[in-house]
Amino acid sequence: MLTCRDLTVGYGETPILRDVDLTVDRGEIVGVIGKNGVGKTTLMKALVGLLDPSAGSIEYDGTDVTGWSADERARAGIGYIPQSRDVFPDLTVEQNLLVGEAINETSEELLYETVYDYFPILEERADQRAGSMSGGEQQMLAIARALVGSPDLLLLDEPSEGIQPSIVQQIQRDIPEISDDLGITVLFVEQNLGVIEAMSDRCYAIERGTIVDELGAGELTDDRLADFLAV
Ligand SMILES: Nc1ncnc2c1ncn2[C@@H]1O[C@H](COP(=O)(O)OP(=O)(O)OP(=O)(O)O)[C@@H](O)[C@H]1O
Repeated sequence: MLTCRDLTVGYGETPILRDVDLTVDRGEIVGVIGKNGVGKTTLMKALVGLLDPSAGSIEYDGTDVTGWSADERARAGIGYIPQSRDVFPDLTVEQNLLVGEAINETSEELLYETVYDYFPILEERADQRAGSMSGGEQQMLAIARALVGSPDLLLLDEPSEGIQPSIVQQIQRDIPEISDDLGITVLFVEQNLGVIEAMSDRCYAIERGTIVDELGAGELTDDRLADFLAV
């Protein structure tokens, strides 16, 4: 469903990611592990169209989307939940969801009832200003806002960062269930070993801007994963 070949991308003249090759098959949940500053967010931004690669290609659902804008990719079914979550703080929960739904041109399947089933707290707080919710609640809203856009591929940047453990547990349970129920493919970057073990079918490891390893389901253990976070 997603294939990156020889992707090189950075800021200005400085490449941050070099020659990244990565694939995600339809229906998979694939993790990317790497310590602070290795280029995880840079990878996400390149995939969603917020950064132009200086070399390499990105293929999505059989089409080369390397030159496509972020808006075109979103409309083609790539949903993105940035590390900063970026909910609109002055809008209510429901208004945030309406903004997410505006991207959904193709389907009526995923409306509020579906996301409220997964995240009942959002229904309870439908009229609350998003900016007054906790980090974890905002993360649930950011996920829900992406889901009402009816994505085929969901890109998640460090979903557990800065979130209370109970909500991390909920998110790591919900994402695989949502992926299964709604047929959504997921690529996420993380540093939290428990989240990677709980959510991933397999996992790539990045060091200094390059993919250095790929771990299959049976290899997703603390011992193996912790090597890639070692200082
Ligand atoms: N806008 C920018 N301009 C220049 N350099 C940047 C910019 N954003 C990030 N960088 C640099 O690119 C490198 C990779 O950053 P990136 O945010 O992709 O890492 P990361 O793996 O997501 O880190 P973290 O886990 O801390 O979020 C870092 O050295 C960072 O300083």
